[in-house]
Amino acid sequence: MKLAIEEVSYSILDTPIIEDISLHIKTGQFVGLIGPNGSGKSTLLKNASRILEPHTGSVHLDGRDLYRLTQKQTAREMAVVSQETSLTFDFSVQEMVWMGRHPHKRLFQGDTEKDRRIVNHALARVEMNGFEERSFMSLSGGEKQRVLIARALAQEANIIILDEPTNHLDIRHQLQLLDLVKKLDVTVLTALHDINLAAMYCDYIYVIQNGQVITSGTPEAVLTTTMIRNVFGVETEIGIHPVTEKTHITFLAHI
Ligand SMILES: Nc1ncnc2c1ncn2[C@@H]1O[C@H](COP(=O)(O)OP(=O)(O)OP(=O)(O)O)[C@@H](O)[C@H]1O
Repeated sequence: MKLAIEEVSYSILDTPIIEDISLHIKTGQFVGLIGPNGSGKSTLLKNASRILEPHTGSVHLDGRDLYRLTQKQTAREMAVVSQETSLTFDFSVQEMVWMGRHPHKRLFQGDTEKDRRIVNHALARVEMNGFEERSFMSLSGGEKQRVLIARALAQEANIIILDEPTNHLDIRHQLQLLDLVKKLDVTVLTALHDINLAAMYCDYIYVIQNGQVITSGTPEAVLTTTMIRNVFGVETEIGIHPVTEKTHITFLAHI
């Protein structure tokens, strides 16, 4: 599934938050957004996933205008894992993941054996089976994050949009989650703070600063000492890791 974001801008109270951003994401690509705090990554992801409607510009899914699809059509195609899951009522872990099946159901259609299998499999893939009856709100931040990923898996969407999916996760679960998402063979757009993880997993990276894309390309092309100094104000040493053969960044603390 292809995602085309064309010249999208979004303002809050006349203050531009993102300006003229264009992203072109090919089917099956794993694309990362990196940039400092407040640069506009979450706002862009919300514009790309129908949480906030862009003030100008357009978002197309395989050539179809996102805003002309029904909510249900969108949910069959696109899953969103965001940090802000505000719930009015508490739900059990199982209920949270079942929600991922709703876009696939007709009105009043009951749950099927297939739904049950998909939900159980999704929970197992994020190692949250055994937590089915627990209240979602009682989970730790990392456990919540894994349940939200399970819900996205149960949704069986062709594109997944993630906002800082590794937040709250310990290192094993960070790697497990990104491995899992990478292996799904779907199109992925994700904001990531950890630039080394972005280098390991992304096919393509967009760097956002002050609400604009300032550069984009493969991790090897984009992740340079000059870019990181200019955008993040941090000195680095960058090389190719001998084992992973991926770009590896060593951050040089001011000590
Ligand atoms: N509702 C709002 N009212 C006012 N300003 C807002 C609002 N929502 C976001 N902003 C501002 O928009 C800018 C971009 O925020 P956004 O959350 O998109 O950045 P981000 O790159 O995702 O940041 P972070 O890395 O810290 O998560 C920030 O300066 C933020 O304070």
